This record gives sequence, structure tokens and C-alpha cells, in this order.
Amino acid sequence: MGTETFDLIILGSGSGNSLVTPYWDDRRVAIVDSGTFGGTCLNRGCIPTKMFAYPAALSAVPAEAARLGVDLGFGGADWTGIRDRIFARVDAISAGGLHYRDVGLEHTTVITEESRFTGTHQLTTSGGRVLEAETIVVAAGSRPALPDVPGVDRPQVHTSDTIMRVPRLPERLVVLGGGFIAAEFAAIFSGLGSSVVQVNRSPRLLRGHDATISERFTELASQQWDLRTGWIVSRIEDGPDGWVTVHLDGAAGATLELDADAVLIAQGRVPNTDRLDAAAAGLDLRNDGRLCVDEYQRLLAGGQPVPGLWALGDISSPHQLKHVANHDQRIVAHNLEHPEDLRANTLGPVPAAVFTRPQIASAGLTEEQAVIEYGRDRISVKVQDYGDVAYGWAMEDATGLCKLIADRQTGQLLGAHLMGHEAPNLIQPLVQAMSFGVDTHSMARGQYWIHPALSEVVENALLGLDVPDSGRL
Ligand SMILES: Cc1cc2nc3c(=O)[nH]c(=O)nc-3n(C[C@H](O)[C@H](O)[C@H](O)COP(=O)(O)OP(=O)(O)OC[C@H]3O[C@@H](n4cnc5c(N)ncnc54)[C@H](O)[C@@H]3O)c2cc1C
Ligand SMILES: NC(=O)c1ccc[n+]([C@@H]2O[C@H](COP(=O)([O-])OP(=O)(O)OC[C@H]3O[C@@H](n4cnc5c(N)ncnc54)[C@H](O)[C@@H]3O)[C@@H](O)[C@H]2O)c1
Repeated sequence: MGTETFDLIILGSGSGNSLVTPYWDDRRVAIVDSGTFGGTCLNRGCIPTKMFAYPAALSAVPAEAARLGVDLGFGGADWTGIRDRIFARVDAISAGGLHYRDVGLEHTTVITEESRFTGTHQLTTSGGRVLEAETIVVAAGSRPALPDVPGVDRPQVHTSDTIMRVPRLPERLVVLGGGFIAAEFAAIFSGLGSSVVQVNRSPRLLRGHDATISERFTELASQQWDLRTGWIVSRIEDGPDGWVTVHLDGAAGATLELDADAVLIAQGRVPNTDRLDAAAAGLDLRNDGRLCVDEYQRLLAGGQPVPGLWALGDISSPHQLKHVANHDQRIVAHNLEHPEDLRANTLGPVPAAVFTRPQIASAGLTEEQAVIEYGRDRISVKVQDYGDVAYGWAMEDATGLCKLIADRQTGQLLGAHLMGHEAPNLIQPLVQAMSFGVDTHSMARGQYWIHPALSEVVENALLGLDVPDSGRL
């Protein structure tokens, strides 16, 4: 089999797929992906999880309504119907994208084989095809990390890649982990009717978040499902009737056994660099396995950019987030097309949201990080409860909060952390202020805030900061 030569090879069809701009119309492009076309977000990440999270959250509405004097009743959730509706849409988008790229575009070929570097500008596929290009973009993403314990290969043990397609709603689900994925799936499955036990190593869930959020969320999670902290899994064994038993180790030799129909492992994600033989291309790796890139997204070898090699998304980013992968992609697309005008990847604070009950959104520094970076005396912190603004009264909200951290000297917003109704939407103007350098007092007083919308929680949090007066009324 001869070597196949392309102008551009894109390894990974997630955010990498969007690199095929009209600029490449007269050039030969290969997209290499051994998985489902469209990558993680579309097929097994952001999109299907949120399509499950929304109906799961609706299941909490009757209880919420009853608290406010409205009787809605709750007749249960139809797992099969919800699952099939979601994947009918998602699978069709994936299949359509594959067909368009592979068949619809004459200059683009999709190669559905596992591939590895066999030279700086050469990949070899599992089927023995040798692919070469002057320009290769590595957009190969990440995959779930699995603990090295006996029993993780049992069919009842899932990761986020498989749990959304199970044939029946598990009666009892054990979720191992306390980060984004564990929290979202615990909320989804408990909302839809499973009996969920979440097991975490440390006392707090969402430990990467600001401590106020993490503490309050941990308490609220424990009111919604069975939360066990201070345990790690030691093995998973077959039980009777198709169950498994999850064996856990705790402090001072304590042990615990949990029976379950299904287990979800959600203990972080590892970059797919090992699948690429990045070493064959001499590429630099970080300690956590990510590829090293410079500010222009060029891959590095020996600390220097390798001509023609680029990376984007989870394989190289410290943020495993789709909007980050998409922005990386825009930077790479521009830089490929304008080698004389390279743009650096310098976008402002990275926001993220956790689509649990309640929802969480954050951007910028946590209070702890701000103290380390600026010193306690230099920062101002305000926690505004939803329950203290008019719309919060309408909702009788007792748990939502907006926590802001600002620089006392400049009034610049350093961090924003919200938990409660519509938090991922409420945070956006705060992200905007941080990204464009609008000081907090100007932001509060330089525009109208609709009364009595929930956005008043943000306005009041801004006004509660001890920062310089902008002179606006
Ligand atoms: C359950 C879950 C929920 C999530 N929810 C959100 C969310 O709500 N919001 C958000 O911003 N982010 C979310 N994320 C993260 C988001 O999905 C990722 O950050 C994003 O999809 C990464 O995109 P990517 O293009 O870097 O990689 P991917 O989309 O993972 O694409 C990489 C592709 O490369 C292929 N590949 C890898 N190695 C090889 C090889 N050697 N040969 C051939 N092909 C290869 C893989 O098959 C894969 O299709 C979620 C992730 C998960 C798992
Ligand atoms: N809404 C969103 O934006 C969203 C949703 C899901 C996933 N994601 C992205 O995917 C990434 C991966 O999600 P995740 O939840 O798998 O990772 P995470 O980093 O958020 O959480 C990992 C969890 O696993 C635990 N853990 C790690 N190693 C362990 C071990 N050896 N033993 C016991 N516990 C261990 C950690 O303490 C933590 O609780 C997230 O960081 C996020 O960037 C985003």
C-alpha cells in the first residue's frame, strides 16, 4: 500500500471537524477518527448529558411546585422514550456530518481507523494505511480514566461513554467520583428514578470549585441522593441476579459494600496522547499526558514549535470544555490560513457550568486562589443569596447564591461563582465584564437591570463589593 498524501490531516472529528473551512476547498483533507464521528461532546458528552439533565430536572418540579402551593403530581419518567429521543437526534447529526464530510465534499476523506504517529508528518492507521501531510492538527481529545481495581471490566460497570445508552433505568446506581460528570449523572439518574449512591474520596464534591459553592452543593446533593464520602473503591464483584457488589475502603481499615445494578466510574479523563505514539514524533508532553502547545497552538518538540504540527481541545488544553476546544479550533483555523499573521490564544477567563440541581456556574478565580494571587487585604468578596432579591422571594429560594470576588483597588472582577436557578445564563454578563475589563461599579450602575428579574442577584452582588466608586449613579 503506497503512502497517501494530503495537504491537511485532522486527527479527531470533534472540534477538529470545524477546521474544514472553504480555504481548504482546493486542497486534500483527511479527517481521521476511529470513534463515532463528531467526537465526545456530540455523541457522549455535553449534548446528550444536557438532553438528559433537562427532563431529569423537570422531575423535581412537582415537589418545588408543592412548596409554593401548586399540585402537579409526578407519574415517573420514561427512560427508554427519553433515551431514544435523545439518540435519534444525536446519532442522525453524527451520521449526517460523516456523510457530508466523506461523500458530500470531494476534497475531504474520512478515515475511520485508529492512527499513530510513525514520523513527524506521518500517521499509520490500524489497517496499515500510511498518511502524510505537511500540516497535521491533533484534536484527539480525552477518554475516561479507569481505576486499576479488579472488576472494572464487568458489563455492569460503565463510564460516561456507555451509561446513557443502557437498556433500562438502573434501579440502583453507584456513582464513583465527585467531579462534573459524577455530579451531573447522580442528578440525572436520581431525577429519573434510580436509587443513587455517590461515593467520593474527599469530603466535598466539586472540589475544584470555590469552597462556598462546593460546601453548599455537597450538602444539597446529600439531600437528593445517598452520598458517601471518604471511601475509595477496592474491587467490584459479581452478585446474584446480575447485580454487582462494589467494595469500598474507608479510613482506619473500615470497609463498605454496596450492591448495584450499574456502576458509573467518573474519576476524571485522560488525554489520548498514548493512543497516538506522540513520542514517535518527538512531541513534548506535560506530566498529565497532555501535548504541549505554544500560544499559537503549535505543537512543541524540545520546547520548540514543530513546523506544520498543531493541536487543539482536550488533548492539549488544561480545560476539558467544549467551548474551549472550539475556541482553540478557531485559533488553529486562522493560523493555518494566515501563517504571516499568527493569532495567540489569549481569551479571558474560562467559564464552566455544572448542570445539576441546583445548577452551578463559575469563571475566574476562587476566593482561595484570589487570596494567594492578590493577598487577603486586596480583595473584596460578596455573597448575595437569591433569597434576598425579589425574584428569589417569588421562588421562595433558600439555597441559591452569587459570590463575587473583586480587586479592591481597581474594581476589576476576579471571580464569579453562582449556584441556583439559571446560573449558567446569569453568569454571562459577569464573564463579559471580566473579558472586556469593565469594573464592577460601572457594571452595576452603568446600565439598567430589569426589575424584578433574577439578574438583580448579580446587580446586588456587584453593589455589595467594596470597590472604587465609578461616579455612575
Ligand atoms: C459526559 C461529559 C459531559 C460533558 N459536558 C460538557 C459540557 O456540558 N460543557 C462543556 O463545555 N464540555 C463538556 N464536556 C467536555 C467536552 O465534551 C470536551 O471538552 C470536548 O468534547 C473535547 O473536544 P475535542 O475536540 O478536544 O475531543 P473529542 O471530541 O473527544 O474528539 C477526539 C476524537 O479523536 C478520536 N481519536 C482519539 N485518538 C485517536 C486515534 N489514535 N486514532 C483515531 N481517532 C482518535 C476519538 O475517537 C474522538 O472522536 C463533557 C464531557 C463529557 C465526557
Ligand atoms: N458541564 C460541563 O461543562 C462538564 C460536564 C462533564 C464533564 N466536563 C469536563 O470533563 C472533565 C472530566 O470530568 P470528571 O467528572 O471525570 O472529572 P473531574 O476532574 O471533574 O472530577 C474527577 C473526580 O474523580 C475523583 N478522583 C480522581 N482520581 C481518583 C481516584 N484515584 N480515586 C478516587 N477518586 C478519584 C476526583 O476527586 C474528582 O472528584 C471535567 O473536568 C470537565 O472539564 C464538563
